[in-house]
Amino acid sequence: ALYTEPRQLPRHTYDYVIVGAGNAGNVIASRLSEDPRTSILVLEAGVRASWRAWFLSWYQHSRPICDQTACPPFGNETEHLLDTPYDWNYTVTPQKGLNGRTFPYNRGKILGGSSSVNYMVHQYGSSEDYDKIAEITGDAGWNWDNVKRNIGKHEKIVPPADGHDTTGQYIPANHGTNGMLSVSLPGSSQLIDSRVIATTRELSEEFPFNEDMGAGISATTYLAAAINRPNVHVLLNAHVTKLLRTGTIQGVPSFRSVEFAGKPGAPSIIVTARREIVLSAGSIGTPQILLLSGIGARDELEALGIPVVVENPSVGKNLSDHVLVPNIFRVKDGESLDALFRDPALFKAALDEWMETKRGVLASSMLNHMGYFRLPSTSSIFSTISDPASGPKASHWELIVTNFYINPKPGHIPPETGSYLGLVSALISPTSRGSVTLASADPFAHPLIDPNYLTTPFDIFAMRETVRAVKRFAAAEAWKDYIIAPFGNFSSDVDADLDAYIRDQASTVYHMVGTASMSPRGAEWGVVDPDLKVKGAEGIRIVDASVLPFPPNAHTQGPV
Ligand SMILES: Cc1cc2nc3c(=O)[nH]c(=O)nc-3n(C[C@H](O)[C@H](O)[C@H](O)COP(=O)(O)OP(=O)(O)OC[C@H]3O[C@@H](n4cnc5c(N)ncnc54)[C@H](O)[C@@H]3O)c2cc1C
Repeated sequence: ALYTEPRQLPRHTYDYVIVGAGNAGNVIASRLSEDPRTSILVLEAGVRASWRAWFLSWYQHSRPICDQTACPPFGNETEHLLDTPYDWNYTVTPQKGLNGRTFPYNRGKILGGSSSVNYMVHQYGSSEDYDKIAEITGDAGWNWDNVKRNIGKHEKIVPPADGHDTTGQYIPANHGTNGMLSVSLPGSSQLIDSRVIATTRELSEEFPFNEDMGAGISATTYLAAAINRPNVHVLLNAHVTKLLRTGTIQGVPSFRSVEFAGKPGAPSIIVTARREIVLSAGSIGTPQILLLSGIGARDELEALGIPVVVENPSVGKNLSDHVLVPNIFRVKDGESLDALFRDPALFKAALDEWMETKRGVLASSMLNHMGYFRLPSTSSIFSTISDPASGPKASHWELIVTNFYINPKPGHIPPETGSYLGLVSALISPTSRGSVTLASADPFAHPLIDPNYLTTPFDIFAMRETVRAVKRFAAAEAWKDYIIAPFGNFSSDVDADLDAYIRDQASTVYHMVGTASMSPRGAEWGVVDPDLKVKGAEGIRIVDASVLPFPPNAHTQGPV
């Protein structure tokens, strides 16, 4: 059952209380509720919104000039995601690696969490990511051989929306056919697809074709499957303010109660978990709730007058993220999707087509091609720094091909004319680490989010090399009659010029992880043990992106 007000809750005690109906929380609710004797309450600060919210979010995101008048004239204006109640509207602190810039950091405040507002890229990463987690935590349960068994349980490959022949586009044996989440290939082709494929043949050494990639929204899959079970209650508009210590079990503080409120100043309500509290509030929400509950660094908590219940300086630290630069090229007219995104009437027509037939250009997430690549092993940086990739086959960077102008830099005004190609490059194995810390003891105040982007020699070196690699990709014969010129300050090959371009242009792929990292049982660092139970406490488990010790070789919803 889905409730929107606390007074509707039939009771206040459940076996499990899950905080956050997002990417992870919905999976946990679904799996736990398979046993009809187990009762589950999911508390979600956000509300419910339709698929339109996603499209509008995306549209606004790629067209920052789109305001209430310039945006497509469809839908309910309240469904715009950015700067609305559907997004947490976070902002990162001024980034010293990015010339002191700051920018919004999106997170879905909505049923489905960030999985309801994302670009629907669905991947799992390198087998070496999981083997490395197993190695870091000392728990073989995390190795790839074990993790991949769950993919079969998780996903269901379905034909693409346009019904095209998918032979040679993915490897069926790598995928599940009976799982909960429908995944597919892009459901509409784009005119530049053949150029991308031709480049992988022409430059096969540096950019080899990889046959396999894999979209999903947790609210319409896992939660939809669970919400009609009588043992699952989901309460929206429930902002969790802290977890309460309820006693001591085996010498450590135990937590069984969760406090929440509908809005600032509203009365607090307490619910109880007989068995466990599962924190699935994401890489920002989870450390914030831990800190508000007195689980964190002593000095930070005492400075805000929060009583220390479990001293753990790792809470909120180790934040890492995939940082990107857009690398845009001006191209000949006729193949790009710029006209579609520039013209609200065309976009509305495409949306109407998708609404009526589930086909057309919007039947794909628009990102038809991406690839993961390594820096050459001879790169000079490896003489001073050991390779941070998860393993010898894992990647350092990702190339995302956009058949339209994209520049997520806030305040950036896209050109009003012309056609563009984006060869976006993202750093997959960053070594910079940042933090989420409390700005105030007020649970409704945003925490300080500092990803600390591009602050290590490796990260700026690798980013610079990705821009050079992108230029080699764009120089392939396959683009000769299409690309006109780079559009942006990355033509120079001088290190300092490229660094200036990167520091001026970089922003995020929104893949923040690591703020409640796993570590070996008994380790002096880390927030959860390999079984995801909070160290030094009893009764709390964390299941979301925050437990990943490092960003995987993938967009993060699949791994989560
Ligand atoms: C714009 C954008 C695009 C992205 N694109 C992709 C993509 O294409 N592919 C991909 O794989 N990944 C993508 N990601 C990343 C991916 O969506 C996230 O990594 C993933 O969904 C995180 O899952 P999670 O369960 O950790 O957190 P979330 O899914 O964010 O869930 C956390 C939930 O907890 C709730 N919550 C937080 N605090 C509280 C509180 N105090 N009380 C109650 N509830 C609370 C939130 O409202 C939310 O519903 C994108 C992310 C964004 C923002």
